[in-house]
This record gives sequence, structure tokens and C-alpha cells, in this order.
Amino acid sequence: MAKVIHVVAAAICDDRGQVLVARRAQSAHQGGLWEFPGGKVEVGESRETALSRELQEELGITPSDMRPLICLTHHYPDKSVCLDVWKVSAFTGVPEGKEGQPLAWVAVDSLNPDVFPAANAPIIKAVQLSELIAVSPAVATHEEARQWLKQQLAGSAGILQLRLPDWQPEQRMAFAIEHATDVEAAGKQLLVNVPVSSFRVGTGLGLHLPQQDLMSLSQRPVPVDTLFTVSCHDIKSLQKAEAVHADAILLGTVLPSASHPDGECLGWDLAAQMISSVRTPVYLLGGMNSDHLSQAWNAGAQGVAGIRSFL
Ligand SMILES: Nc1nc2c([nH]c(=O)n2[C@H]2C[C@H](O)[C@@H](COP(=O)(O)OP(=O)(O)OP(=O)(O)O)O2)c(=O)[nH]1
Ligand SMILES: [Mg+2]
Repeated sequence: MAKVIHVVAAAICDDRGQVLVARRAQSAHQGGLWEFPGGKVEVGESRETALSRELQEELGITPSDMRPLICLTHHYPDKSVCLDVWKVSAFTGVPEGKEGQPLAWVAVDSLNPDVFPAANAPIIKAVQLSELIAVSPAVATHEEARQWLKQQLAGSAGILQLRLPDWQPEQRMAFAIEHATDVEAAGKQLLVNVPVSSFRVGTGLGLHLPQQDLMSLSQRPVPVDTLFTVSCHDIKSLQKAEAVHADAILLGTVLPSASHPDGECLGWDLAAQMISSVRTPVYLLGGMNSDHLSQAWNAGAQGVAGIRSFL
């Protein structure tokens, strides 16, 4: 098989929810499509140096705050690329199309995968998705669940997952529907953990499925505009998550946690290896809190998910 070309690219984000995109020259590979600025890593260059050089060459800017966002391999008919995408949150200089390429600041939520190369769909998801998922604890009453949700609406997690394992799926669904508008008004996304048969599309809610439910799917159970996440604990389920086009994966258990004090854990190295085998954004779960974010990003993860950590 042909050599995989290592490409670094940047999702340059401003504080108004926009990202900078550039249009590839007609004559280039994937020409005429929009891209995240970047290019090929040269021999002997680190990823960071390559990204700084490319952004200087193509845009005339120097990144000053950058971290890994997502890494994926894509096989085009004529070449294979490993796209190593970084999130750049600060830079010096004023971006200009140094090679004559048109630039545009686009609202992250309106990025259209159809105008990007085929490899970019999961990258666009990664740009759009939050870095933290808060999973609800096993509370018994509506009042406790409401309290949790209220706390989270003021918290830093952009995605909230209602797990509520002691409730009936219909109760979970009804509670989620009742609070969908509040969550949306707070600029967050609400996922409900129910069997596919209990889920209702068109309510503004997303669906989260545990590994066992994931394994029985033959296709994506909800439309593309409904957020769909899954839990995975092994390679087989990761492959299934990709096959049914999940938007994101929660992978665990990474470290021991209160809910799994002495169970088998993956540890960081195996988790990183598993992440590199998929193109879907992956959140690490199990003993994680926001202090683990940097380590999770360096392991190739989108971010972290936790139950107790974000209370
Ligand atoms: N920069 C960038 N490249 C992408 C994206 N998506 C995608 O499939 N690619 C592919 C297209 C190319 O085959 C490869 C990037 O190569 P490039 O043409 O940007 O490389 P470069 O800047 O070093 O350009 P050159 O010196 O070879 O002209 O990765 C993306 O979002 N950004
Ligand atoms: Mg380039």
C-alpha cells in the first residue's frame, strides 16, 4: 500500500464561534474544495513546527495557543493522508490568503461537509463538539435530576447525558423532553440514554446508546441532524460505532473511578492506541475530570466524559 502522507492542519477558532477556512486551488489535490489551512509535514519536522510553518506560509500568522483536536487517516483513490488537525485559539498576525486562496470565517455550526474533502466529515464534527460531556449520576427522584441539570446548565460541559439507570426509559425520555428547551437555551446539547425504540426524533434531543445496544444495530438509528453517541469498551464496538456512523464515542474505562473502583481499566496507552484506530471523535471515560483534558488531547481524544467529576 502507498505511503500515508502526514498532513497537519488547523481549526483556527475565534471567541465568536467561528472557524477560518480556505479554498484549495483548482489545480491542487481535492481542488476547489474548502479546507482547514495546513500542509505536509517535512522530514525531521515536529507536528507543532510543521503547523506553525504552514500557517506562516499560507496565512502569514503564527499560532500562540494550539492543541491537538483530531487525527485520522483517509484513503483517497489516488493517495492516503493522515490528517493531524489542531485547534488554534490564539495567533499573532492578520490572516491573508498568501497563495491567493480565498478565506472565510464561518460559524462552526454552519460548516457544510459537502464543500470539504471527503476526509473532513469527522473533523467538522470534532470542531463542532464540546470537549466535556457530563453524565448524570444515578439519582432516584425528579427533584434530584432537576438539581443536577440546573447545576450543569451553569457548568462547563457542552454536552449533558441523561443516564438515570434506575428510571424507566419512558420516564427518562419524558424528563429529557421536558427540559430540552432549557438546555438548548443554555447553548448545550442534551443526550438521552434510552433504547432506540423509546427515542423520539425531532425533539431537539440526541441519542446515546450503551455498547450492548450499539452492537445490535445494522445502521445509524437517527437522522444526521440528531446527535448520536455510543459507549465502547473494546475494538469490536469501536468498529461498529464507525460502521453505523456514530457522531462520537465514549471510550472507557480509562482509569479506576468511584463507579468502577477495581475493575479492568484500559490505561492511557491502550486508550490512545484504540483512539488511533478510528476516525470518529472519542471522549475518554472513567476516572476523568477536566484536569485530564490535556492528557486526553495528547492521547488523540476529543475530550473527557464523567459522572462525578463535573458536579
Ligand atoms: N490542509 C488540508 N489538507 C487536507 C484537508 N482535507 C484533506 O483531505 N486534505 C488533503 C488534501 C491534500 O492531499 C493534503 C494536504 O496537502 P496540501 O496540498 O495542503 O499540502 P501543502 O500545503 O504542503 O502543499 P504543497 O506544498 O504540496 O503544494 O491533505 C484539510 O482540511 N486541510
Ligand atoms: Mg496546504
